[in-house]
Amino acid sequence: MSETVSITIPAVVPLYPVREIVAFPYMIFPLFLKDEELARFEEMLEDDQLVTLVRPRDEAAPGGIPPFFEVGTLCKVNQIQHLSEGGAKIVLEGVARVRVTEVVEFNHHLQGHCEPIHEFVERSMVSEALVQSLNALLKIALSYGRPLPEDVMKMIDLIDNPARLADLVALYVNLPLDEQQQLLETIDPLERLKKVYMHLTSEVQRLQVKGEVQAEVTKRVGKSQKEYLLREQMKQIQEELGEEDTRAAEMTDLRKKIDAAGMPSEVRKVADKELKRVERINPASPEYTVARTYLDYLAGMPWKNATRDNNDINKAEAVLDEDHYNLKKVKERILEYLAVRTLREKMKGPILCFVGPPGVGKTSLGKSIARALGRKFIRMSLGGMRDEAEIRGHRRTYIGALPGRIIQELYRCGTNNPVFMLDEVDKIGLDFRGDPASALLEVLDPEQNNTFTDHYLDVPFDLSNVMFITTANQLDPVPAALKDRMEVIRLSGYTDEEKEKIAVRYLVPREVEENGLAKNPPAFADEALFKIIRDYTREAGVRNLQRNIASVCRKVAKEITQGKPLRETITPAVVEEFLGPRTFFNEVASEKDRVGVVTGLAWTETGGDIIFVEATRMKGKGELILTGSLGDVMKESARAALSFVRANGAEWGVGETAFADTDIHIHVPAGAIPKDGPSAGITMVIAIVSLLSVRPARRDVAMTGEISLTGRVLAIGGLKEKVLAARRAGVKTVVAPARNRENLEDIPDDVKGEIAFVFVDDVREAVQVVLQPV
Ligand SMILES: Nc1ncnc2c1ncn2[C@@H]1O[C@H](COP(=O)(O)OP(=O)(O)OP(=O)(O)O)[C@@H](O)[C@H]1O
Repeated sequence: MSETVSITIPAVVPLYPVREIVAFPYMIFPLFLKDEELARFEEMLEDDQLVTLVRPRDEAAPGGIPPFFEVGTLCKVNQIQHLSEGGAKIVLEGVARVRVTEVVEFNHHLQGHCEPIHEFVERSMVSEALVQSLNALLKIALSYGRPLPEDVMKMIDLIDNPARLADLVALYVNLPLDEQQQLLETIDPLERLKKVYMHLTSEVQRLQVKGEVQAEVTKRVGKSQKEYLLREQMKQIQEELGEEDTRAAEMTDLRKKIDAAGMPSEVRKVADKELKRVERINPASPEYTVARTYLDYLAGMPWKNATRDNNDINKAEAVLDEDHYNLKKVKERILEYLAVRTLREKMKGPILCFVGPPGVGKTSLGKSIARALGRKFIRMSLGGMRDEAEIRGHRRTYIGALPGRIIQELYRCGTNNPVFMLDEVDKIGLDFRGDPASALLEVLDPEQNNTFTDHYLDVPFDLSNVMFITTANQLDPVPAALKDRMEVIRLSGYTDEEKEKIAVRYLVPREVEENGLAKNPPAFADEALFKIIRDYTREAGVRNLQRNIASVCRKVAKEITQGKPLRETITPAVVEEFLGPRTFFNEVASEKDRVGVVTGLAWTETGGDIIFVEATRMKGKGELILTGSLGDVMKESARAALSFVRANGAEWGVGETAFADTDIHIHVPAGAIPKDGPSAGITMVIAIVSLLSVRPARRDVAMTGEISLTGRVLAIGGLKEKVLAARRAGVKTVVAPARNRENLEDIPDDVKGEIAFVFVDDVREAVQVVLQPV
């Protein structure tokens, strides 16, 4: 099927050149003419009111008729509307495409020989498809907001002639005049339809992008406008409250601090983000304080601040010697450790752990190490710590959250390589709030502490430059995993002589200075110091000694301010006057030998100590009663002792009948102090033998040793501590396991001079030494 669009037209039609528009058939459009143009136009028109509109080609020929495009549109003048301001609006309607074959001048007007162009449309699948697609595309274009007069829309819906449709849509698509002209000249309607379709497609694409951009812009403008308004409002409120200036100053300060902090880039990102947030929060809200405190911590952490190490080992040695008396072996090991540290720049070495009784100088050694290296010193006690958060901090979501102690201390210290002393690792606890020991492990482990992440800070902080030193009174309770990472250095107690020397060189000058006596320092007589050591203290270290010296100094200071005569020398009598009656007695020397009471030696966390094991018997059913806060191991040791005596009692005249109808009670005063360990085994055997054989035990003989069921005496720990305690108590002879003989070399010579040592393999030998003959 085919359709022909045709019209009968005169052979010669008035020709009107128009530059600004390309007229299409079916198009109704206005043409505005000035007065003189109108006059010419009207003159030219004939009765049939037809005129052919053509576009002149650009290159105008001088004089004569200008060249025109070949194809133009024959139009009918529908209306001439004179305008009040002059000129007129001519309403024209496109009627048909025409080919202008010749242009002539007639009566000063142009006339064209026009041939109608027949537009054949082959109805085919292609044309149908094109019409449908074009329609669909038009609808899309409309949905993007391209306005189209309603009547045009209706027309489009009605048109089923592709040639007409193509012309109508050509009007609708925004095309430059030249391209419009090309479309006009495309005679084949299908070809025209295709071209129009292409143009419309790119138009839709353009509209689509424009739409997206516009939507984005609107969104952004909307958001920023809203923010702007809110911020302005906030500013006004703040101004009224007089907060704006301080807040701005605070923010500038914070920014400066963050700039200067030298944070790693990922931390810097977090800080910047938080700073942005803080600027938007109302300063009166609690959230502001939380965010500010967080930023303060972030900016205040010593990300890059470090002290320069003094690597001179000789100086380190001099410092250690200056601060501490003796402790040769300990100093030697510290210096070795420092030397290795110096040689291997970034040592992932073990952590030093000082183990020893209180007051022997563990903490002050740490301070000296810091002084020797030129580092800052931090001390933190882990005693009783049960909450993991104390080490690792609370997450910021908790109200009142703060960083853990490690981060807090480093923040306060201001450098990232201090000597960090963790006191009392043996007293670290564990409960439902987590396991601080495992958190501590993370802090101390050189493999992972370079990215230690505190819950509060929430960004990693490098702890690998910190030199951690731990201290403990006893090693046993320290969790094995921690112990594994530490290099243990043991410090034992001091002898009276050593204490006296420490007092003279360090404690007295320090207390004299502290108590304002530097101008008139009293001289402490040696005997006075010994008196304090022996009669007023009973300790492995020198803490109480220092306290008593301080007390004497305070009394002297008081007398000076009261105007009393100056005490030039502190004699034993003055000590007694100031400190009152002696607090400790020589327990052993002052006691008589008794049946069933034996002196033992124990090792506690405060150093060595003497204990008395008492045994008594009464009528009963052969039971063993144990009192005195004994631990499980000690109770078992008592049972073993009793079994041994029952099995071997005959050797000392103790028959099996001795145990019949008898209860044996073993008590170890002081009853309130918990005691444990196997080393009192030998003492218990001797107490029972003494009781049952009725042979008094020598009070001035003290013993220590674990026993086996066959009576062998097994090695024990802490001999030095025990011997020092024995000496303090006035013991004359110490009975110890033969296997501990090698520990004798740790014991100072002056002590060896005062105490006799008996090393035994079998408990029977000990009985000989301790029990008096019948
Ligand atoms: N060998 C020594 N030379 C000089 N002063 C010493 C010596 N040993 C200890 N002191 C002094 O004794 C006091 C107590 O020592 P410090 O506080 O270091 O004990 P500690 O072993 O850390 O005890 P604790 O286990 O209770 O923490 C300090 O003033 C210290 O200077």
